[in-house]
Amino acid sequence: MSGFSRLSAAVRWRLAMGLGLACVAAVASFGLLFLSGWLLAGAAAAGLAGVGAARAFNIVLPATGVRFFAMARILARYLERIVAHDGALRLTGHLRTWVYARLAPLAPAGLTDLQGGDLLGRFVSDTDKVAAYYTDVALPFLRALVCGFVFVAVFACVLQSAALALAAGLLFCGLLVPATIGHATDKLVQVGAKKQSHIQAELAETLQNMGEYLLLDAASGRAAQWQVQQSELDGARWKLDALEGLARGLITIVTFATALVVLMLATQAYRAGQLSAAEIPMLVLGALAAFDVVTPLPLARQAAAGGRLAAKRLEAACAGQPQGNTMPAVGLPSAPYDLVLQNVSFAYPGTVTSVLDHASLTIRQGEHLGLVGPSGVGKSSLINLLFGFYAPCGGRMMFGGVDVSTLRAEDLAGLVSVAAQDFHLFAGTLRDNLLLAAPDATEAELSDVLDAAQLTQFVQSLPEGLQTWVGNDGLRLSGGQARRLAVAQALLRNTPWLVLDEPTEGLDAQVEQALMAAIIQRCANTTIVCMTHRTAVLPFMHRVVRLEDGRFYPEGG
Ligand SMILES: Nc1ncnc2c1ncn2[C@@H]1O[C@H](COP(=O)(O)OP(=O)(O)OP(=O)(O)O)[C@@H](O)[C@H]1O
Repeated sequence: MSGFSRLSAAVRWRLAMGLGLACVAAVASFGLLFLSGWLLAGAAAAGLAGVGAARAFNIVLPATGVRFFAMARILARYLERIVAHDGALRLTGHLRTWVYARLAPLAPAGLTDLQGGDLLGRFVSDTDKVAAYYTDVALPFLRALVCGFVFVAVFACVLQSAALALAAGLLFCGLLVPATIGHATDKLVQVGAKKQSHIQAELAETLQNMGEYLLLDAASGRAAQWQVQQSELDGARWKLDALEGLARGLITIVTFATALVVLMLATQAYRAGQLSAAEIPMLVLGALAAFDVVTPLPLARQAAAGGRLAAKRLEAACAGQPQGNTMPAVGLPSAPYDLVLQNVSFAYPGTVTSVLDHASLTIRQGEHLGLVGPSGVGKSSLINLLFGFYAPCGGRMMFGGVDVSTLRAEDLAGLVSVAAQDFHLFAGTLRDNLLLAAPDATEAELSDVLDAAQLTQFVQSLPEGLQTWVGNDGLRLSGGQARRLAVAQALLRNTPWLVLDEPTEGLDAQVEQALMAAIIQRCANTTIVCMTHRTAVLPFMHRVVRLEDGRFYPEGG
């Protein structure tokens, strides 16, 4: 994902410093054991051989070295955790912003293939995995490469044959072992990720619709399905763990085998007078310590497979093309804000039934138009087309003299307010939800629109009034109350156009009349398009149009 590497430039120095510190910590760890072997063996030999030998062995140098490496290891590890993880967290932040910026223009049409839970999973855990590629994959492999060279070079300064043995052992564990488990790891990670995203998507849907499952007495069946899916996921994870354990076990065997070979070579060199006795444990302990940098590599290989897969999934999610508004902007709409449809045809992607079939309609600014038609005929789809969420298959759609396909949703949002059927209450207070539409609205304006939406009495009946918490965790509004809140929100925006999708559904006749009268009084000069099945609403409109078989017909004509 090319954009990711550009993004990481902002945190690149942190990542580089993290790598530097990780290498320092690993070298210090190696140095600590390397010198400890020398110090312990030298001190022991000096103790056995008496005072003369004790004087001959310079204990100060290795002792100082041991202290230095011990301190350096602690400090470097501490700083590495801070710097590298800070860098990785910043990377996650950049990545999430990057992904969000690419996903947002695709909504809603470009994201219909993804279930909500799956999309959330991609946005949260896939971005995590991709950003963790640095700490979990790049850092361990690069540290092993850099430190492997350093360790072999240090060994070569003491005993070349031991350096060769160490190099062979490190290459086997650092290259051959991860490469050998690579293919199987990729496959198992793929299987696990597929199951995981399936479970995530289903879990989100189940939790959202828990009530329905209980009403249908399907909750226990659902739980049984979960158990099956979870055990399949556990099976895939177990296999991955077993593979990683096998690779680690192999590395441990090679580590001890290398240490044994180094011991034999060092003993030979001692006998040949090329090494002192104290240097034998130094090399053996050094060899054992050197393998610390390759031991995490099987796990890093697993993280690499997960990270690459996550990057692919993110790429796929972001790769969709926005369905509408793809042409370059040629100007903003200007008054009069008339909407003109000329021979517009439209079918939702992947469907064969035309919602609009060479349909033509003109709605003049200031007009109050009732749009009627059988359920599912395509009335609400007009909003999707107007806002460019979907592009017509043919024909032309102009708003305020500008082709709608050249407008962005945010350009239109300043001119058209929509009280939609599938209105969503965000978790927050009633006031928060209203202010979402007009953040600068005054108290007087809020109470004005609540009045028009026939909600004043309801809000006054709440102990906390507009401060009442609503949304998922708060007070649930009835269908009619929620719809009126949507109307209040739309009214608050004071735009030249107001689109009302079934505004009076679920209301009794008296409230319906009062609501429509208040809207008309307040929006006498506003263009109103009211999609409705309720005939009682139609007398409030200047004109009524019926949508049928993909075309618009004057009602009664
Ligand atoms: N996102 C979508 N993807 C595919 N098909 C869709 C989508 N949204 C709506 N449809 C289909 O398009 C047709 C028109 O739907 P629309 O919601 O516009 O009808 P409507 O006239 O507003 O219905 P109602 O009066 O019941 O609200 C329906 O057959 C519906 O199933």
